[in-house]
Amino acid sequence: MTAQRIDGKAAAEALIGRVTDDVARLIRDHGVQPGLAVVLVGDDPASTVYVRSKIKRTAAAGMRSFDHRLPGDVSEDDLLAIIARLNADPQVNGILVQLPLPKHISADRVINAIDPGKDVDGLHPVNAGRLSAGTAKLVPCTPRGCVILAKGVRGTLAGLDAVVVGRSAIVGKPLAQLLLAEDATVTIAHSKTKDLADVCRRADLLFAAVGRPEMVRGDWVKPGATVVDVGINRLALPDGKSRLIGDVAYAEAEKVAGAITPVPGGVGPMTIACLLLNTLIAARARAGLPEPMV
Ligand SMILES: Nc1nc(=O)c2c([nH]1)NC[C@@H]1CN(c3ccc(C(=O)N[C@@H](CCC(=O)O)C(=O)O)cc3)C=[N+]21
Repeated sequence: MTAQRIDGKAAAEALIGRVTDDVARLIRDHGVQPGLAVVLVGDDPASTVYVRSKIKRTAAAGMRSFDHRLPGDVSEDDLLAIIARLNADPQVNGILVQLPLPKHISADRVINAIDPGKDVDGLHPVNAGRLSAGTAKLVPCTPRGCVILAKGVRGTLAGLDAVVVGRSAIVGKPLAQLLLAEDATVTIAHSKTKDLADVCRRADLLFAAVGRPEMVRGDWVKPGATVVDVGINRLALPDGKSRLIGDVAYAEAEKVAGAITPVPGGVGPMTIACLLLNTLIAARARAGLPEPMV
């Protein structure tokens, strides 16, 4: 038996469709057009591609898009000054600073400078704290996308054994919090975890977010498990082109899993859809309106 291939692209299109409808209602009934500012420092080719795609999607959903491209040697003070302007701009509801930042800039200081109400990445300590308190509005986009995909397959996650491999602030930790809020039994595993393969084999829901190509092998997967691959590793090919591969050895895992996300076409598209959702949530909150019913 071959696992169901989870279509993240289709799920993202569906979510973006619902967000787009709600944006149109917001403009029509309240005269509010959500706006997203994306800040890119430097000219890393992969980051440039993602940022371009985010800007295109934002506009297609009926939102305003503000594009700030800064040279790789911009000073931290200049970047902080731009954040301060975006914080004060009423047309800007969401601010995303593309990570990673160059070494001479403290990502911590930059994230701390973003108005928590505009922090559509959900990385500000206030939003991270709210997530752990169970009162979050803006939660990190990739984890939110992972949970939506898992619920799409399983319906409820209550009582399921979830294993998250990876403990980053942007994926692993917030993902564990979201799964806990769904009443899953959550384990966070990482590079120092003993008997990692055995831990993974206990998972009804296995999330791989380590950034190591094909680290999770087929025999780490419990038969019938739902596998969500967060890894996006760009592998250079001899012909100068590149190929994206995940953190899961897909060809092996699909023989064992019940359902599995591909790379590309899995979690990646959901990340962008959730960014638009967060921008909508921020704009509605700013206007004193309840959360969208998307
Ligand atoms: N502050 C911040 N927030 C982020 O959310 C953030 C970031 N920084 N830095 C970089 C990573 C990466 N990221 C992706 C989003 C979508 C795809 C995506 O749509 N990928 C497509 C393929 C795209 C391709 O072919 O290159 C897919 O998986 O199907 C990938 C990667 C967001 N990130």
